[in-house]
Amino acid sequence: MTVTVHTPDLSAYRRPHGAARPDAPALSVRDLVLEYPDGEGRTLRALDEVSLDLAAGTFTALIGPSGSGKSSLLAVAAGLVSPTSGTVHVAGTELTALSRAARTRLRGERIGVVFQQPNLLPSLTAREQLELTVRLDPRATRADRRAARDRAQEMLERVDLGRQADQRPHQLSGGQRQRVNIVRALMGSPALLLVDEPTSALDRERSAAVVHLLGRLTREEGAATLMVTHDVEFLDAVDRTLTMVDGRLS
Ligand SMILES: Nc1ncnc2c1ncn2[C@@H]1O[C@H](COP(=O)(O)OP(=O)(O)OP(=O)(O)O)[C@@H](O)[C@H]1O
Repeated sequence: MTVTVHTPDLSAYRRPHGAARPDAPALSVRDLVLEYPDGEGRTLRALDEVSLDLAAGTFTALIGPSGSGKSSLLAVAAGLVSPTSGTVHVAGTELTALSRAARTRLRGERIGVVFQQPNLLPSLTAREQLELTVRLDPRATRADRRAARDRAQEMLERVDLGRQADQRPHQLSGGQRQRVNIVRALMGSPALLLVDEPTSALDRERSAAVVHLLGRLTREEGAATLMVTHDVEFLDAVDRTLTMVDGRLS
């Protein structure tokens, strides 16, 4: 099996938000269209003229029926899927104008992604999961590694996992694993945090805790967080709720 690890520019650790334009929204989407072939010679429009701005330090929920386009919007905003037309800017940089390699670099520097299931590596401790990107970067100096270790410990303490820093995923509960997953995505101080169904594997109490934690970290870190969710009961924790129906936002 081949494992490809994309290492970000270490400047993301040394100077958070780097050369980002301070006045630019963390995410700016304009007239986004994403079409897929439907297998019968026609096209299916997953995103239909979507426009959206997210400001730094705000927490936004994205809800809507199954198949309405929520994951598609997250994938395009993360630079994982190229739209049919329209533009995406992340912290002032036009993601949709970049080469694939430059898009991957921008993702490493400015975007954090949290998937449904915490995809943690079984053999690494909680702190090592957070340090991994820097540890794997051949350009990292000893000072970079030390800074990453300090930030990893600090981030774990901020989510009440300071005492679990040396534990491996199988020694953690589902809620603790999801907290490690979230702070790992914030390690490089991203401008934009994209979160896909973070509570799907958790019970009600732990789901509420994870959503409120995301709200707190969003404000503390100054990231813009966009969270796809089915859990409408926790929407009191977000600043804004967007609804997607048939590829359109309302
Ligand atoms: N790779 C693909 N190829 C073809 N069609 C796709 C592809 N990915 C998604 N679609 C279609 O695009 C539409 C939007 O899908 P998307 O996964 O974005 O919806 P969603 O709102 O996230 O759904 P869910 O809540 O069920 O996860 C759906 O009709 C889906 O079938």
